[in-house]
This record gives sequence, structure tokens and C-alpha cells, in this order.
Amino acid sequence: MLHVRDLTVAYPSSGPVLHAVTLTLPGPEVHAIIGPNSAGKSTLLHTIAGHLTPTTGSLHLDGDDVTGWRPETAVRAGIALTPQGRRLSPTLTVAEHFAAPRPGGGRPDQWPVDDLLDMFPGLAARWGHRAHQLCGGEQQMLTIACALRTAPRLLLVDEPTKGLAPVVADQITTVLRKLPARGVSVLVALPHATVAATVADTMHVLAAGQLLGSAPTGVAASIALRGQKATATRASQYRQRSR
Ligand SMILES: Nc1ncnc2c1ncn2[C@@H]1O[C@H](COP(=O)(O)OP(=O)(O)OP(=O)(O)O)[C@@H](O)[C@H]1O
Repeated sequence: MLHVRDLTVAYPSSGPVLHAVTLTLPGPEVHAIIGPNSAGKSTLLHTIAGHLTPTTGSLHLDGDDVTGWRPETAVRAGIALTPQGRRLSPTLTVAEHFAAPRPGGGRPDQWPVDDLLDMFPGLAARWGHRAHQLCGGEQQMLTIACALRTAPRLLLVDEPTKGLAPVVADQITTVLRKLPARGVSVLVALPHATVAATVADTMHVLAAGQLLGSAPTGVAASIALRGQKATATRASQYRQRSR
């Protein structure tokens, strides 16, 4: 489905921040990119969405070479990005967000608004409210709903649970998990394996712009758990030694 090969990306004001990243999303599944701050997660998502042009490497979506495509062209090809920071129009209502023209004219098949409201029932109750009147979770839901309105094949989501209460974060990850059944592949950037384990089938670990590895979530979660146990054991040994 999506093949990212040897992707190197630099900003004009800096050297490369992604170094020969290679990963594959084979079909409609949820994949997570995990890594600490500045690992390059947002850079990767923005490059796939056409906001940044790679220095080297390639991007293929369902066999089409989409490397270096403009963002509007990427949207028409079925790539939607939900960036960090919930970039909504603060004075537009929920209804107006759904009615607003899509970037690049959007795709011919838009997701029906009723489907989106079934997915995010909280937004139906806020239909006439302006974006700035919504709470953080509702703003995130509206941002994701607007991206889904373009009927993407691939949804890129950058830290969707950041700053949200656990119960609201759960509502969002529950929606993301349902998307592959609707034919949508999801690549979600998250800081920690613990949240990623609740949503993703596969995790890709990125650090300092390099992909350290990819693993099915069960395997990745057990590696993370072993890491936590080893850390707890070392902490306990340290406490005993210091008594
Ligand atoms: N517009 C920019 N110009 C120059 N450097 C940038 C720009 N945006 C990001 N960077 C740098 O690129 C590196 C990767 O940043 P990026 O935002 O992709 O990481 P991230 O893993 O998404 O981190 P975070 O979780 O903090 O958002 C960082 O060193 C960052 O300072």
C-alpha cells in the first residue's frame, strides 16, 4: 500500500533530520511511528503528505510514485494529514468546517457527513458551535473528521491524543482502530509505546531521524515491557544497595 524507501529529508535551515527511512504499510491497518521529541515523526508525516520534498528516497502509494507531490495532489490521491495543533478555523462552526471546500478541490467521493457524525457523535451535539468554543477533544475529533471528509486511503495523524484526558484519548484511538475496516490505512505518530499498543497493529521506532526497527505491536509491547521490568529491577537493586 504505502512504501517509504530510503527517505532523507532536510529543512533549508538545517541538515538532514530524517536519514534513509524505510517502512511499509502493507494494507489497511493502523501503524504507529513512536519516538521521543525531535525524533522526526512530524517531518515524516509531512513529507508523505507532500508538505516537504525529500532530498533522496521515494514514496509509493498503491504502486503510484507520489514522491514530491504537492499537498493538494496528495489529497486528491487519497492522502490526508491531521497535523499537530488542530489547525481549525476558530470562527467557523462545526457545520461550516464540514461544508468548507477541501484542499485541491478534494476527491470526488467525500465521506458523508452522517457517517462522520456517527463516528463522532459529540460533534453532532456541537453542530452550530464555533471551533474556538469546542474543548480540546472535540477540536481533535473535528480535525480528524475534516481529514476523513476527503475520503482518504491513507490517514496520517500527528499525536492525536496529546494533552487530552485519558477517556477522550480512548474515544479517539477507538475511532482510529475502526478505520481499516472502512479501507483506510492509518499512520499515527505517538511519543510512547504504551499508547501506541492500544491502537496500532505495528510499531515503527524512530530516534534521531533513523528508523531503529519495526515490529508487530504484541512483539514491540513485550520488548517495551521487558525494558520496563529491567528498569524496575535495576531501580530495586539500586534502592537495596543504598540502604
Ligand atoms: N521548520 C523546521 N525548520 C528547521 N528544523 C525543523 C523544522 N521543523 C522541525 N525541525 C527539526 O527537525 C527535527 C525533527 O522534528 P520533528 O518535529 O519532525 O520531530 P517529532 O518527532 O515530531 O518531535 P515532536 O514530538 O517534538 O513533535 C527536530 O530537530 C526539529 O527541531
